[in-house]
Amino acid sequence: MEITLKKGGGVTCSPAERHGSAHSLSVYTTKRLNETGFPKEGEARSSFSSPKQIIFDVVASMSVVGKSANIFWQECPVRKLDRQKLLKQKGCVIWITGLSGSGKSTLACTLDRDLHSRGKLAYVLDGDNLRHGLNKDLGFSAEDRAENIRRVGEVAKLFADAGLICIASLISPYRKDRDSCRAILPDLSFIEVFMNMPLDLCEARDPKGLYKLARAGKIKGFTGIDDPYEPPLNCEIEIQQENGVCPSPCAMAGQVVGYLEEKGFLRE
Ligand SMILES: Nc1ncnc2c1ncn2[C@@H]1O[C@H](COP(=O)(O)OS(=O)(=O)O)[C@@H](OP(=O)(O)O)[C@H]1O
Ligand SMILES: Nc1ncnc2c1ncn2[C@@H]1O[C@H](COP(=O)(O)OP(=O)(O)O)[C@@H](O)[C@H]1O
Repeated sequence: MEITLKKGGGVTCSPAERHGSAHSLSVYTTKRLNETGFPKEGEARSSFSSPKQIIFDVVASMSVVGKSANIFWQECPVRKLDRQKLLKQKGCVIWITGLSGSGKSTLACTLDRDLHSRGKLAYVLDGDNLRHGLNKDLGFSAEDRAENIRRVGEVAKLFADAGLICIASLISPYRKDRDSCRAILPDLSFIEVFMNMPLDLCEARDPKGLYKLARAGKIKGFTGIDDPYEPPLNCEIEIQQENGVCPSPCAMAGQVVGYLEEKGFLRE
């Protein structure tokens, strides 16, 4: 383990160390550190021995994350496994991506109802809805969409950790942003569902009249018209037309439920 005390009191250590056993030491307080003395600025150690070890362990449990210095990871006694046992299911994120009008919300709601009727706890995070609150400070530039996806990914991660089947339904047009969400979730618990519907079908549906406005130049940067959509390269589930016909909402939800059953997410 190597830790370095930074100017201003922050401490650097690797993410593995931050999320490792050092966390359990966060019960030690800064007061205790003050009593015993901080290591000197710039001081780095590769191994520690008593009596200073405990001090360095405490310091190692402090992190600099983004703009926050001197923060700790607080472990709680009830774990994800305990919650999953209670709920008789496994927490995961079903990430539905696709063009506006491709059927994301329809699938999310149908799937939610289907799981509910099976006694499974799910919750829908809808892009449009989240932009009414959590993400109301964001627009549709590439940077704002990236921040939108990042925040929803973090919320979805919390829901999955709570043991829920979290259904996130967002255009999420950039592969890199979706992959970043995948990267923060435990292996296999990020299930990417691609609504692979042709643009002309989505545009013909146009339930909100947005494509019409985009074509008329009244909405700038509309996905699929004058803004990019990057389809997934390796998604877990792809929903597409068969012989030019879109599967029914129940059939789309059935495809996802089949996957969840097969992979064991619907049992503890
Ligand atoms: N410029 C532009 N491009 C795409 N979509 C737009 C735009 N402006 C507004 N809307 C409406 O916002 C909904 C998409 O929000 P998301 O949060 O899912 O978008 S993103 O993931 O950040 O790209 C989207 O909802 P859906 O139609 O359900 O996809 C639209 O209702
Ligand atoms: N499988 C389907 N079969 C027929 N119509 C559908 C299907 N899925 C969605 N639709 C219709 O297409 C339109 C767009 O669906 P929606 O779920 O709102 O898309 P998105 O959330 O991707 O914008 C809606 O009018 C919806 O009723």
